[in-house]
Amino acid sequence: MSSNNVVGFDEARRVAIFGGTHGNEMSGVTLVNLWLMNSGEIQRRGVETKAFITNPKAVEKCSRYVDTDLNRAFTTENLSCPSGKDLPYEVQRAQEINTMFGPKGSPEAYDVIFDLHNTTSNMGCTLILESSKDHFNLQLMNYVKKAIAPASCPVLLNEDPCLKYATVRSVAKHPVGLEVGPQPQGVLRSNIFEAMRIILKHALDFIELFNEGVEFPPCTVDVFKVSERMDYPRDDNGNIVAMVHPNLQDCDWEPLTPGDPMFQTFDGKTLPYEGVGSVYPTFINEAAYYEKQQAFVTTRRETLAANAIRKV
Ligand SMILES: CC(=O)N[C@@H](CC(=O)O)C(=O)O
Ligand SMILES: [Zn+2]
Repeated sequence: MSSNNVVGFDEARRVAIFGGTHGNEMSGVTLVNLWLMNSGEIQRRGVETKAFITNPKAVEKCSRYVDTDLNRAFTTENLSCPSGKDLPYEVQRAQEINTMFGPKGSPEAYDVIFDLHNTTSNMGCTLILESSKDHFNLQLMNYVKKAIAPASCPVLLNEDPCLKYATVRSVAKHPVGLEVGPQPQGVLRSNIFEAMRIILKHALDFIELFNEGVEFPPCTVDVFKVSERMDYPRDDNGNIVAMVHPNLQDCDWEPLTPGDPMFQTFDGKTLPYEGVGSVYPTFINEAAYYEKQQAFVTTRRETLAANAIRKV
């Protein structure tokens, strides 16, 4: 009856799991290295899953990147410019990855790419969605959320063209970011490692079921949509003059209402949030974002509707 509204997708036969996009985010680096040695855990009937270290030089140095952030490098300019040894390492790497797993935006591209990240902020397990119109990914994320309940797994929607960036995973037809924290850079924490592993297990189970022909009924997915990047307060020389306020630190996904403490200056003054309406901050005090002039991002809650899906 409702089958008129079922959206058909091709089988997701080619799937990749990326780790080491940032070389100091150890859960993804370690899981992918494990799966490169023994891929039994990530294989499913009717799916070919490839584990892959995207930035081996950064992993070697245990740094976020060597020349430039690989997870910002997948722009059309970078991917189409003439290749050469004089290009920044990550731009060369982006071109190689685009050839292996893309080309980005083409029918030959991989079906699904999971890209594994860690954050120093207290975000828990977060799935990152790049398009509210990707009904395959909405269904996948709904499945994962249900599968891990009562544990929670918020979905961060990053689709505003002014705020989004050219990610490694954007090479795939269905890009899925997985961000798990808190975990310091260069450190492995068992709870974070296991949480990431379990999310991937369920996501791969979903793909297996989908490829077997299971129809997933319409559903809704609550998401947190990125709305604004918040910088630290700075002096005229650009130096930071305040820290994340203790009341905000570690309170990712909790409402921040006008008047609530946001920053604390070095001489102890509280600077309140002065925006309009409640927002849900996340990536609070992420170490890698100091260089990006970002103390946290604000998000707003939305409920997205996903159509029924089935393989064609
Ligand atoms: C802490 C960190 O690296 N976060 C990721 C988020 C993402 O994958 O979209 C990044 O900024 O690239
Ligand atoms: Zn990262």
